[in-house]
Amino acid sequence: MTGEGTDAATGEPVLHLAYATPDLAALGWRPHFTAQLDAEEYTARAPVRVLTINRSGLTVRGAELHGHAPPVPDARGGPATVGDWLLVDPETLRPVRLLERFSLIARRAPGSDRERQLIAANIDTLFIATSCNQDFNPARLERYLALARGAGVTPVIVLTKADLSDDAQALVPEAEALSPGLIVEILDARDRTAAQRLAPWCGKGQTVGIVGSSGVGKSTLIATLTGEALATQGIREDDARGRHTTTRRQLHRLPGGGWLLDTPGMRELQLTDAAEGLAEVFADIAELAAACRFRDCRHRTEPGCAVQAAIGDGTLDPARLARWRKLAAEDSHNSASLAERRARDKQFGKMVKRVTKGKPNRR
Ligand SMILES: Nc1nc2c(ncn2[C@@H]2O[C@H](COP(=O)(O)OP(=O)(O)OP(=O)(O)O)[C@@H](O)[C@H]2O)c(=O)[nH]1
Ligand SMILES: [Zn+2]
Repeated sequence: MTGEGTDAATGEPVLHLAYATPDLAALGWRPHFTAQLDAEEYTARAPVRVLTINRSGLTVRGAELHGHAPPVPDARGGPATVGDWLLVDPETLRPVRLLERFSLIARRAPGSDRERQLIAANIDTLFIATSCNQDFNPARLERYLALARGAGVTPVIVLTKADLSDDAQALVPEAEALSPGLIVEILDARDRTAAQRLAPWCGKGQTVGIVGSSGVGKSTLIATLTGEALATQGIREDDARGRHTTTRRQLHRLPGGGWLLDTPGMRELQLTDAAEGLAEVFADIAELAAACRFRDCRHRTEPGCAVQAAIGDGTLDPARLARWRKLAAEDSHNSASLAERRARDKQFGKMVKRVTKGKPNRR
């Protein structure tokens, strides 16, 4: 990993082979990450991807390296989550730097108004699973869609249990109508041909996540996509005391060369800082709102309200407007709490600076 090389013309260190190996690309490495490295990092550091996180540490994997890194990465750039890329010391696997992500899924930490919990990083596609027979719920889907768009991840709606409902196909246009350009696939999650339908998002170096309510068929779909039996999805690992414990695998290898992420945190997601995602999912309402007479129109009883006009002439479903209001309110509540905390942290930082002012080793 630590080979050297210089460009004959410039004398500059050149990209070490390790950064261009098919192995690294297969793990999801791409130019976005190469562009972040400086010359020293090219030669003295190794990139690894975080596969699992638990109390005993991180499981990481690079082109020629894999193993356990310390539990709390003191890497520059902040704490890591599953799917992250870290630069490590190749000898010790100690994380040195967390690379900037191209996507990040986070949620409001359970039981807290203020904490943000990182769920997954560097995901390309989010499979939003919902079943055709009972679970189909536009409000829930919009919530997931806003989350995906806000995180920078491409959403794909996967309607499962197509075999259990006679008019399953009718749900496809209904789902497609939820957001402009939305991709919807309908399938029987137990059927191997399902894996082929989803292959475009499961190719080499691609990472997909999967969300959806309990019982919609996530585990079934994972088994079908990975080709593994359901029972083997847990893996036996040595814990800190050397005992075997069964933990759920978090990043699954897909036969097409992709990675499928399944963490417990992904199973119950809330909106945090998803304002951008909301605007994209509800682009139709945003567009209407732009035509309202008043810029701060609340779309209730104001004169010249284009949103109410669209409801009046039947082009906008009032239920969709109601769902948008609810999500927007939830999001602004969560974002406000976070902003409050950040402001407080900033105050604290200033105080620390004041206290340490004049001390010799202050940066
Ligand atoms: N007929 C039919 N059954 C399905 C399909 N997908 C899942 N099932 C069944 O539905 C049940 C629940 O599926 P799971 O895969 O465990 O659902 P899950 O989303 O992982 O549920 P949690 O683990 O609770 O989050 C199982 O009995 C599956 O066999 C499908 O497409 N068609
Ligand atoms: Zn209005």
